[in-house]
Amino acid sequence: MHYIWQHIRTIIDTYDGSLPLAHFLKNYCKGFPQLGSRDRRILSEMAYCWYRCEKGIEGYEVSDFEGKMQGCLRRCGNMSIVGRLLSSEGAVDHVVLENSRLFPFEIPFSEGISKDAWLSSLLVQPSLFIRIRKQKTQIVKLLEAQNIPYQFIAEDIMSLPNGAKIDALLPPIAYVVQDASSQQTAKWFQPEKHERWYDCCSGAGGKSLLLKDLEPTVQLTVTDIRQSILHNLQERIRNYGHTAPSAYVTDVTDKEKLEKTLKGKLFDNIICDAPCSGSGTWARTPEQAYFFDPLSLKRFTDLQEGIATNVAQYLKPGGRLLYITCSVFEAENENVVGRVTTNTGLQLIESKLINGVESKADSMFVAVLQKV
Ligand SMILES: C[S@@+](CC[C@H](N)C(=O)[O-])C[C@H]1O[C@@H](n2cnc3c(N)ncnc32)[C@H](O)[C@@H]1O
Repeated sequence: MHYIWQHIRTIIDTYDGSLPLAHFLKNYCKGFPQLGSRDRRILSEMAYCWYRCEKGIEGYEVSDFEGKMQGCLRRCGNMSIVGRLLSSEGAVDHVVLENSRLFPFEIPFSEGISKDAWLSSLLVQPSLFIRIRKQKTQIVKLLEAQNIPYQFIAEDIMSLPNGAKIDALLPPIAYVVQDASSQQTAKWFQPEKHERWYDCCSGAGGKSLLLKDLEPTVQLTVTDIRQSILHNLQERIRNYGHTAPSAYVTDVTDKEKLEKTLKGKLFDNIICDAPCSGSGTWARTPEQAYFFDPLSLKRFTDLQEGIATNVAQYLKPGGRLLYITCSVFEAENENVVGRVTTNTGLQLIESKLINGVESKADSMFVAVLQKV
């Protein structure tokens, strides 16, 4: 396995966090076609373990790369993937990991999640979650036939082992892959028939599809700054049997462009699932925690405040703005909500941090603001 150690060394030396780790690893492995699927799995496991644990591992010389990597693998590696590497390369029996060193910044957390619990969650790979749309009994049967363990964490939210091979197994129309906490934001949607809704940062449409599944008759408008993602959203929503929403590429921080797009149209509800640090999802993308620059927070909070303030003008009287982030930081959650209420006169009805730590899910924040 000497070549594996050479490759992982190069990967860690060259990766700088500017691309998602998954993309970087895919591109890297393309350059070495001799690496088989097992090699690629091992390299991926090693890289993810490194970015989860490395900063917290104690008692190694900076230059002892292999020792440190072994410590990371022992602390949070999947033994069925990396076990052989450990036994053949010498064992490290007692690995000391100081969680507080994983994220040494003094950034206040939102109410409803503790920094300690969040730090521990970074060491564990999250589960795969699906939202069951239909054919629940059939889905259960198919999983059981393949001995894939599952757990219901709510009536239609199922947790599966990460990497479970469900694509070719389950009928595509019957389920949606969506994180458990993201699914739980639906509690605050409560759509009425034929209402006008606006999803202002729609991305690939996770929330839009959730809304359409709750109430197919809502008239939905979506915007995003990225053209390609809106195209995916429309196709996705159609594939699930709904009418595609009106979709516009718009930078919603730009008031004039927003007005040109919406032309004074008013909405019953606006979903503002704002761009954010993603700190509530870093257990899936530990490289983001590893390379996090606290100065980047200001860029996000300015963006969040600008977006939520601008779109609030398009609410009907009595209409609600659902401000959502996948961040656990107070700066992006309660503090932005506070400034948006001041800027717009909207009233804060309630807010909640959906803590996903226990269920190995993401953590998200939801605030409901109303135009009185
Ligand atoms: C958190 S993601 C949305 C995820 C999506 N709601 C879902 O559930 O799948 C935030 C989205 O905001 C978009 N965005 C970022 N800046 C924007 C801007 N200035 N105007 C409009 N959209 C923006 C990003 O392209 C991204 O798709």
